[in-house]
Amino acid sequence: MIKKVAVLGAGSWGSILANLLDENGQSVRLWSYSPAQVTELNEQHTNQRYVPDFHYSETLTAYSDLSQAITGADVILFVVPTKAIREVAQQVTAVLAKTHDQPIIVHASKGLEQDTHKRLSQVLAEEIPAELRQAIVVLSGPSHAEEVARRDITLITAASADETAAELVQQLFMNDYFRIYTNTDVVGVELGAALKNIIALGAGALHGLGYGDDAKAALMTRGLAEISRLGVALGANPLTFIGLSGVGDLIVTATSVHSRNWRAGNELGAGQDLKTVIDTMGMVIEGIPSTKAAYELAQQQNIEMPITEAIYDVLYKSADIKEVIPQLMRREGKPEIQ
Ligand SMILES: NC(=O)C1=CN([C@@H]2O[C@H](COP(=O)(O)OP(=O)(O)OC[C@H]3O[C@@H](n4cnc5c(N)ncnc54)[C@H](O)[C@@H]3O)[C@@H](O)[C@H]2O)C=CC1
Ligand SMILES: O=C(CO)COP(=O)(O)O
Repeated sequence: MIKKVAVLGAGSWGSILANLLDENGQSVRLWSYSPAQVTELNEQHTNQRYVPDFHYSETLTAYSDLSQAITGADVILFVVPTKAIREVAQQVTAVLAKTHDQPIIVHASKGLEQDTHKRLSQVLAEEIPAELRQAIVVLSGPSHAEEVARRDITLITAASADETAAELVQQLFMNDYFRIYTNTDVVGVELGAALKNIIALGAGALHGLGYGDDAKAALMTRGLAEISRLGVALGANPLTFIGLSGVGDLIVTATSVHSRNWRAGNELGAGQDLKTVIDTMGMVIEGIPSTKAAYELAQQQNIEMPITEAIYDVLYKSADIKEVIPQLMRREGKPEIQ
């Protein structure tokens, strides 16, 4: 089954997913809004800023013209940062309104829209009218571009209300080192993806502050408890949170040195200021805006999320990172399962 796939966003994840699809024999067009990056990818077959020293397939072609990249595509995969999803979707809609291609829409980004708190499939559904597309599928789970680039084993989830579309996406991506499960719980998969980044910031901060393994296990476990609490209130299946896009993604992001969120937390814990951490990362740290969106959502839904609230206080209210941990510990005793 050969499909024409347009991949939008040539950062670390978009470019590596595009390369994997090319290796799988799909016909791939990779779009980036940076002409310099397109030239580097097409002429050197490298993307040094995002995936240093990786040599991309020479059959993979990059485009800076969105219309050229997506015209005729059976599948359009969005892998731009959360903050860019709506504007890129608007540009895609302008092209689809002329071509009437009706592609399947997939996204592999992880976050919640600022202010509206919408999940990214909701943003895509709003911006790309149903008559211009087929189903929307979410691709998510424990995966770092650096490891997929070296063909290490990775398992993730393709979630959609349309099982046939999820199965098609599963078939496109599967190979000997990349295995995809399908799931119909789009709400749980997207919330697991967005909210685990907040806990990963916390886990990195504990490391930077010198806390041990007990503290990190506690943070991940109680973090998962509050992710599930908010997720279930918003309609997710609780079992999704013990799956790949729940605990799986939480484990990888809260323990891996590849994680930008963990690294950002680690630097904050070690005493670096937030602006410097953001400026020096040079790649998207989705957990920072997601903390604000999740904090506001929890307030609206009246859901207790003490870890998220503590991280929000550090990131947005200049609370002292060393103070919030004893404050969390001094909260009144509670039953573990409520
Ligand atoms: N890096 C990884 O291993 C993984 C990343 N993700 C998710 O994928 C999404 C993208 O992450 P990365 O590729 O890692 O980010 P990145 O920081 O490596 O690259 C982001 C890319 O988006 C482009 N971009 C930024 N603003 C844009 C705009 N307004 N319009 C169009 N393009 C824009 C940048 O030029 C860059 O090519 C994030 O939501 C992230 O959470 C998910 C799984 C794994
Ligand atoms: O989502 C990811 C791992 O599954 C990537 O995490 P970071 O954005 O923290 O690097």
